[in-house]
Amino acid sequence: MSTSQMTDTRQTGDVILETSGLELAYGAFKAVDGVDLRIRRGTIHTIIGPNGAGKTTTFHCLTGERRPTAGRILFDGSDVTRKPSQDRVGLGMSRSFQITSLFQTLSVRENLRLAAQGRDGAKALAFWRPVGARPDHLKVADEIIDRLQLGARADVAAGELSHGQQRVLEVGMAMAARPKLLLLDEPTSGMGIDDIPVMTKLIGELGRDYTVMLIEHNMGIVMSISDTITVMHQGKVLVEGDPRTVRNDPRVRAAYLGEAGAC
Ligand SMILES: Nc1ncnc2c1ncn2[C@@H]1O[C@H](COP(=O)(O)OP(=O)(O)OP(=O)(O)O)[C@@H](O)[C@H]1O
Repeated sequence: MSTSQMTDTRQTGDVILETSGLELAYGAFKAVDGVDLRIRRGTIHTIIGPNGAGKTTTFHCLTGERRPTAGRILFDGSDVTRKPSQDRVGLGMSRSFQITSLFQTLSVRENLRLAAQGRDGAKALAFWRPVGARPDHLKVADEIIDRLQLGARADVAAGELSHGQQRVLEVGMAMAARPKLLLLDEPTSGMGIDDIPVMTKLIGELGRDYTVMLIEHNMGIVMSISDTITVMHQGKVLVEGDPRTVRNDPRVRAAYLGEAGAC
């Protein structure tokens, strides 16, 4: 994609995140090899692909955990290619926390309140402010508890939740930052079959208020909630389109069959 096209996107404002020629090479091997992505505002955009396709590496380039070896990332009009993760968070990008980053001994409500407070950064810690919970942070926490359907468990320590509920809480922690773009890395991985519908419904509903980009392996979920699906294969974009287009594309089937054949 040319630079002038990227500039046009910035002017229309329809696209919140755009990559051009994104590459991450480990020596001669390109885990991500010239990826052009365009995430439109107000959509759920899912990246799928067989094992080793480069999904996680792409995700880490977007969040700032990995530095691309070539290409550019524009987020909401800013070039963030070389910006550290915390700067991207400050601009409105939020990724789901991992269970390991939940405060296990604090209640669900306290976890969410701290995540809401964290968004205000140093301001929330200003020394002239009285110590204690700010009502606006508590309000955000309670709104999210409703969305997560964790009302009955609001005062329970995060560490006592089921695995599935902890994964739901991770998504809530990312929501508490009130981001412009929510990035979710395999939100249903490791979840029991009973918890998956709750997560599916949650992500589907998030699409009404947020722009969501996720990596997901569960095809039932991918096909039911995504507006756009990018299929990666061997570090490149293989196919992109709506669920029906992707489902019917023989190249996608061939890529997954190749994976099965290799097992
Ligand atoms: N630090 C690294 N050094 C060298 N190669 C790496 C490194 N990290 C990842 N790779 C390779 O890059 C390729 C892409 O990996 P990546 O984890 O992004 O794939 P993926 O699509 O997320 O796969 P999966 O679905 O299995 O998680 C793989 O071949 C992987 O072995």
